[in-house]
Amino acid sequence: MAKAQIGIYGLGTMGSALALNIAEKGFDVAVANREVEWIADFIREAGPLGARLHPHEALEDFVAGLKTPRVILFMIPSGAPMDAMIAAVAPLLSPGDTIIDGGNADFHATRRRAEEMAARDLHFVGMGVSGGEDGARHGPSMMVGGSEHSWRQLRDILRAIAARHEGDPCVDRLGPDGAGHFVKTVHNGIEYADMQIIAEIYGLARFGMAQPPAEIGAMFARWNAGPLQSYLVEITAELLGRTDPATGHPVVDVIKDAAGQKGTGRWTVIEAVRMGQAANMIEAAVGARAWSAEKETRQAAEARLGGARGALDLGEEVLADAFAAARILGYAQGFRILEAASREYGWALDHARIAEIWRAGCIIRSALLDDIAQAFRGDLPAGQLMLAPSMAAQLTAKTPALRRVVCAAMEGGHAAPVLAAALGFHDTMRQGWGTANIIQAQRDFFGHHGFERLGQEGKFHGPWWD
Ligand SMILES: NC(=O)C1=CN([C@@H]2O[C@H](COP(=O)(O)OP(=O)(O)OC[C@H]3O[C@@H](n4cnc5c(N)ncnc54)[C@H](OP(=O)(O)O)[C@@H]3O)[C@@H](O)[C@H]2O)C=CC1
Ligand SMILES: O=C(CO)[C@H](O)[C@H](O)COP(=O)(O)O
Repeated sequence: MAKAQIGIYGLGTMGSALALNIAEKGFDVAVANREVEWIADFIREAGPLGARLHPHEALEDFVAGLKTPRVILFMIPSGAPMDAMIAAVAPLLSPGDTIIDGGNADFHATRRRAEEMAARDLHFVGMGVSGGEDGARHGPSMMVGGSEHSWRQLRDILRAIAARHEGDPCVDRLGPDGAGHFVKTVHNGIEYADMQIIAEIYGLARFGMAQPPAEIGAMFARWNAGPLQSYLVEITAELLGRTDPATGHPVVDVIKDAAGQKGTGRWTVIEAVRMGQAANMIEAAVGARAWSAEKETRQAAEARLGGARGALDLGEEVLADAFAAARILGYAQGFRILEAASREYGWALDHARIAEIWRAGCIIRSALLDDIAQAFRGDLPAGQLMLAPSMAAQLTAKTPALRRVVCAAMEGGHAAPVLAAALGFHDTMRQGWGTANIIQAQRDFFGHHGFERLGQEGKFHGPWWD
């Protein structure tokens, strides 16, 4: 039997879709799964593609079925399962072989695993994969972190299966060890903020402007036909128009308003804070999901504190402009975190390339990402996305709408934590003279911490210490 160019372990939602995608592009794929009964079903359901899929039940046979140097992609839950599988497979491998973790993993674990594998002359790649099941099957966006050696082994397969933006495959090696998983983590942080902004705009239209779900869906569909185009806007337009077959109600009205989260949004915030950054929009989006999960508490608070929401006089254009401004600010926060990590870990991340490989295939794909990629390739004052001429022009034009929407929402008692955070970030960062002089004076007053004086070198204390 021909040896396979790649092995995929983990035939769940993502692993099976990737295996089919790779087989369809003409590569031979060895496949294995923890529950071995599922493997035969998978091959049967693959139809003609089954000819390129080589099933194995024993890990030893799976490894032996691969061309050397070997490449094995694991699509399994991150954490302990990944460590257990590395421990099981590493003794079967030879120097130069590459293990890939294609799941959503904590990049610290990826860095540790890469170091442990390097000590055994093995290579470990942390690869962020975005696009959900459909993306994995027909063209995901992939963010690779690992050695040049692994990239040379992998790139032909990954370029063949990736989504394409005007012919450019949405995959690249972004740096060593944890770089790919970190970029995927921040991708998901931006995803959280983007999703919450859309949910907040839905809330304002629904509860402040009395619009039924289908009408709001139609608004998002109109937005998706113009510069606000994005996958998340597109799917929101579609899901708002759907009816629940069991009740005849709009399907969104039968879905409990309690959001799940698996950790990547939280990791983004934790890493941002650890590096002295503040991603307040992403933090607000993570927090909004956490608060949403406290349904009973919210119901008790509504009974005790009142849940009235006032009518809003906001037109579609104002909402659209507020969305445009907030979305730019969310991306700006994401790229600030990427820049901080790039400096801290010496990754030399190429922000333009990251924006480019997010233009198709991934969950946050949008027309805006093409503008962002161009902005990073052009003049970027102070290295800040929000100051790039094209972004600054949009913010100048559209932030008044964001301000109007946030003020109206606050006045009317509507919750819009991410839109409000976007405005707070914008207004803080555009003020050359802020209020931290008061913080410094307070710190010196109570703790003798000292402060800098304008135009003078050194550390000073206030007259309260004379
Ligand atoms: N679903 C999505 O949209 C996306 C998911 N991801 C990431 O991809 C990875 C896989 O996700 P997904 O395919 O959705 O998950 P699924 O739950 O569909 O599949 C999980 C797979 O992992 C295997 N598995 C579970 N536990 C273990 C274990 N302890 N040891 C070995 N194998 C195990 C399962 O085997 P078995 O059949 O035996 O249970 C199955 O093959 C995750 O890290 C996820 O975060 C990344 C991007 C998008
Ligand atoms: O990585 C993904 C999309 O990009 C996964 O769908 C992930 O599960 C999304 O995060 P969460 O489950 O926390 O919403």
